[in-house]
Amino acid sequence: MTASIIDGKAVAATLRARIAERVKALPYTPGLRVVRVGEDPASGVYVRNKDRAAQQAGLDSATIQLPEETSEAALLELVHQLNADPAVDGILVQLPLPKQIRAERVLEAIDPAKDVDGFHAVNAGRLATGQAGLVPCTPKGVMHLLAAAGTAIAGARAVVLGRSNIVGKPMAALLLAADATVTVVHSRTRDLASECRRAEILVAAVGRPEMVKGDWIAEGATVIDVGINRLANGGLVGDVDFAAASQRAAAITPVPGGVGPMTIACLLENTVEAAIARRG
Ligand SMILES: Nc1nc2c(c(=O)[nH]1)N[C@@H](CN(C=O)c1ccc(C(=O)N[C@@H](CCC(=O)O)C(=O)O)cc1)CN2
Repeated sequence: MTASIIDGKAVAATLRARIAERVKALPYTPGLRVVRVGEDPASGVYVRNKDRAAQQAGLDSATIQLPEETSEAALLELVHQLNADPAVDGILVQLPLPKQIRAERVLEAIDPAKDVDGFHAVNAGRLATGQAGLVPCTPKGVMHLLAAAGTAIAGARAVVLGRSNIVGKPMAALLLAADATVTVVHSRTRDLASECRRAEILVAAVGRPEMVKGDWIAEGATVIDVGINRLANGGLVGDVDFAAASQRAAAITPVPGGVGPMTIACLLENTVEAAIARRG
């Protein structure tokens, strides 16, 4: 079997066009503020791409750049100002943060109604208990990709490889809410390969280059690779050995061009949803 490629760039472009139409129909312009602290080069690329995509969708978007030595107190003060600003519907603090700042303190300071990353404990709790709230962008993007690939979720055996708060846990909650039978596996799981081999839907989010080998994939599975790992030679690879997995999967996402573009499209979607929830 040679897998069909799930084209994240194309799915993201369609979603972004739909969001732009939604924005045009609103009587106000949703506002997004992305905060970057320091000079992490990858964060620079992601923040620029977010800002460009937001502007193209018609949002009022701006990036706030702070120096590397910014204190936690100064960042918290900025978050409080953005919480209080009625023109701001969405606040995103780009991760990772410099080591003097505790990310969890900052994420918990964001007003849950403006938490377009969906990382606040209130939004995580809403997702875990099946209530409406803002959902983390990467797992939300994965759900869009599964829909675009025509993968049936209800009743399917889904395995999520990775248990981070940002991807693994919300991913499992979304798949469970869509009636999959979900197993979360991680670095301490015994016999990872055979757990993954049981998956009809495999979502890999461990951040280890090509850790998932071809023979970990069940024939006909849908494989979603969330990993974006930069190699010493500058190349990008996912968490899955793409060439080998493509010989067994029915459908697979590439890296780059798979989940990454969906993360940005879903940020725009969350900003519009946050604006509508706040302003009607
Ligand atoms: N506050 C947040 N910080 C971070 C998040 C997040 O969701 N919220 N996720 C990642 C980075 N990220 C978004 O911020 C992100 C990563 C990758 C891509 C993407 O489009 N990747 C491209 C490849 C780009 C490249 O060449 O490097 C792809 O996969 O095709 C978008 C967003 C950590 N921080």
